[in-house]
Amino acid sequence: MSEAVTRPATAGPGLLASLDPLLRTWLPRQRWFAGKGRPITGFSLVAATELLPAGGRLGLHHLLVRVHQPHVPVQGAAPAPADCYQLLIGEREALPPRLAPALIGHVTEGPLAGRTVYEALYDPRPAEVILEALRARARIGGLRFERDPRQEIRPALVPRALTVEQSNSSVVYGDTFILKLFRRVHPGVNPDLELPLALAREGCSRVPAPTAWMRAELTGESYVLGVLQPYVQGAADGWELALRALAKGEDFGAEARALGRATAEVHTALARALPPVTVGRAQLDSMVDGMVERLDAAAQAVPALRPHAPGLRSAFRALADLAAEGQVWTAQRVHGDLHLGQCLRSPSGTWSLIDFEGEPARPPAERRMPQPTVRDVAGMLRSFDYAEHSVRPPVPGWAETCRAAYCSGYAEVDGRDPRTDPVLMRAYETDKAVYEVVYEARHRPDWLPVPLSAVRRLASSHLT
Ligand SMILES: Nc1ncnc2c1ncn2[C@@H]1O[C@H](COP(=O)(O)OP(=O)(O)O)[C@@H](O)[C@H]1O
Ligand SMILES: O=P(O)(O)O[C@H]1O[C@H](CO)[C@@H](O[C@H]2O[C@H](CO)[C@@H](O)[C@H](O)[C@H]2O)[C@H](O)[C@H]1O
Repeated sequence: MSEAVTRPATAGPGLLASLDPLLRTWLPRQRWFAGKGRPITGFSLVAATELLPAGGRLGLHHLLVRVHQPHVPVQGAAPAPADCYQLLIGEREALPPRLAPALIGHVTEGPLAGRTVYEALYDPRPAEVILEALRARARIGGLRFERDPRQEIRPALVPRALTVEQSNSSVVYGDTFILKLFRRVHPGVNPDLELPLALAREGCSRVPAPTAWMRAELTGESYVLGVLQPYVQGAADGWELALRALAKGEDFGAEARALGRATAEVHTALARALPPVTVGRAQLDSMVDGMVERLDAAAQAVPALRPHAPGLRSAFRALADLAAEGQVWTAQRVHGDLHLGQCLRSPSGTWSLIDFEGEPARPPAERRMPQPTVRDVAGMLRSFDYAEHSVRPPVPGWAETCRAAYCSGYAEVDGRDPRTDPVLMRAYETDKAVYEVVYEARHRPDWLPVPLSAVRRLASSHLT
């Protein structure tokens, strides 16, 4: 076992000031930047750590930066603190052509004047520096690189940055490991490390077990910055596979059933690791209030949602009515943002679930609250619907077959079919579709018609 490496941090005074004008243009263009559409009014430094010396052939700076923007007012809520982002900034005299897409800009003032700065994760050397630090369990300034001592990390694994659409940024090392660096970071427990660790302790093999992780230990606050986990080689995600099946006019029922089984296995293991709670009227009422508030905020933000709001509200009211009649439910820790893209199928046909961070737009504390497992089920049902509606011509009935097969698979493991609670299911599907409307309006406006078609259906579906 290697000795921990300790090196002091550089405070980086002036560093952020010199990057300021460049970050104002570059940040809003990044997919992971959550503050799109709002002007940036300033930056403040949370921490700066020099990972490779400044001014050398290649300098490397790890930064945690608060980005100040006007608040989106949320009724009744105190203004949230400015978002904190993790940046890995490389600096060179000039960028080689292969790194051109990673360019942030040319610095004209301050300690890095004359240098070219860029997104360092796309450069193999900085990516190696991070992996080496995890292997060595290094402590550099406030950064802590930690790992499961039972898992080995071989040296000299060749890094390549992932170029898929994602909310964070990932690097694959030698097709053996994948490191996800979180972009918008919050102090406290990160469920994307917490839950996979808990599942690994339960012996649940449906979720890759974290091999190593990176944290920042700052005055009184700890941030999870990244997680390294085994890479599922040759895997395809459920979204790709569903679209492929749709393109060929193929049924996806057998895969949907297997996914239902995998989801139930993960839920069962989570319930063993972190005890479920009973949800009575008071808690249910507050959950329903949350759904109604999210709907109201969404209708404010996306005018196309407004005509459907009364019908959608009725889905939430129906759930509150059941609670008022004395019905209780069970809640537990769940995935929180389950969809086809979070399911990986290995070449041998085994499904794994990834990305337990929860919905990126929700406050961190809310993401860790126990929820009825139907929450994840509803996410997957929405995903089958998304797939059907994203191909031309649509294949009527394709999603319905998948939805039924998924619930049957779930029931085979759990013993309870999620369809036996239609009021709960409709409320959670509605909540998810509302989230998706906001997500698409912000990130992919061309996709807005997909959740809006579900909204129309859910708003007018009357239970018998
Ligand atoms: N363990 C893994 N093995 C193989 N590929 C993975 C693994 N974990 C993630 N990926 C790939 O990385 C992508 C992004 O991962 P994800 O955890 O969803 O990141 P984000 O939170 O940024 O959306 C996934 O869609 C998948 O293609
Ligand atoms: O980035 P994440 O994977 O954490 O999740 C966010 O982005 C997803 C899109 O990439 C978004 O999912 C929505 O679109 C999917 C198709 O691209 C579809 O399968 C999902 O059902 C639908 O919700 C997800 O909501 C968002 O949180």
